[in-house]
Amino acid sequence: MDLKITLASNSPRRRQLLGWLGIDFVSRPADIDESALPGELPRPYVLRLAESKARAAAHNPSCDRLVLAADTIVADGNALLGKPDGENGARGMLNALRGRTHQVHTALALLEPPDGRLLTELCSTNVPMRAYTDAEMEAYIASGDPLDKAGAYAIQSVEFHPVEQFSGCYASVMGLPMCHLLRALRRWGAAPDVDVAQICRENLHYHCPISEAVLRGEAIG
Ligand SMILES: Cc1cn([C@H]2C[C@H](O)[C@@H](COP(=O)(O)OP(=O)(O)OP(=O)(O)O)O2)c(=O)[nH]c1=O
Repeated sequence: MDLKITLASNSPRRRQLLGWLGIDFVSRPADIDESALPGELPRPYVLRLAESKARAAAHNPSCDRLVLAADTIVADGNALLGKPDGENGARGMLNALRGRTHQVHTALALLEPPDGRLLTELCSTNVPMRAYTDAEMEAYIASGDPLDKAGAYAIQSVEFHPVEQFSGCYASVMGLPMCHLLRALRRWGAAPDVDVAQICRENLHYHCPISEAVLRGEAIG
């Protein structure tokens, strides 16, 4: 199958990660209401949003490719931490997450337009945050980087480097779990033949235990 994807996303990180997989794609951001339903838990929330983004993009009459959408949320217990609503919001989130482990959930949805076959994937990752100082936190907030990131931080921020002793899926925290995407594409019969462990090492400078386990033929969660 000749794989061509419409990426229903405005996220530069998702475009970058999909590009590393060598997949032919066009970007068509989907504008949806991202409010949580009353009492909605993190995993159902991201799955619902990824599917909604995919459906919104697939209903565009010009969409004739397989649609990929994703959603990422930072979860502190059952509390959902999306993008902060300004500097004070970012300060509150970074204070709450400092020196503790929380979870990041990323859901993927693959949809045949406009309402065909749907596949979803969910990747949940523990993220241990280092005990950054107030001064480091304020400098990071002043950089503006937190504002378009769930939980007000970027694991990939070299200067702030908020995460330490991490052993989960780095790409998932950045917005697109590559092993999970490949698993879904394999079920679709359309996965490119790529070495995700090598992609993580070369581009993220991360020796990913998950992608290395996949290479050994072990299942992912
Ligand atoms: C936790 C974390 C999130 N993020 C980003 C990934 C996502 O872009 C963003 C979470 O917001 P999302 O709503 O998942 O995505 P988005 O609005 O950026 O893009 P779109 O809906 O158009 O696909 O936070 C990082 O880049 N690094 C991190 O460490």
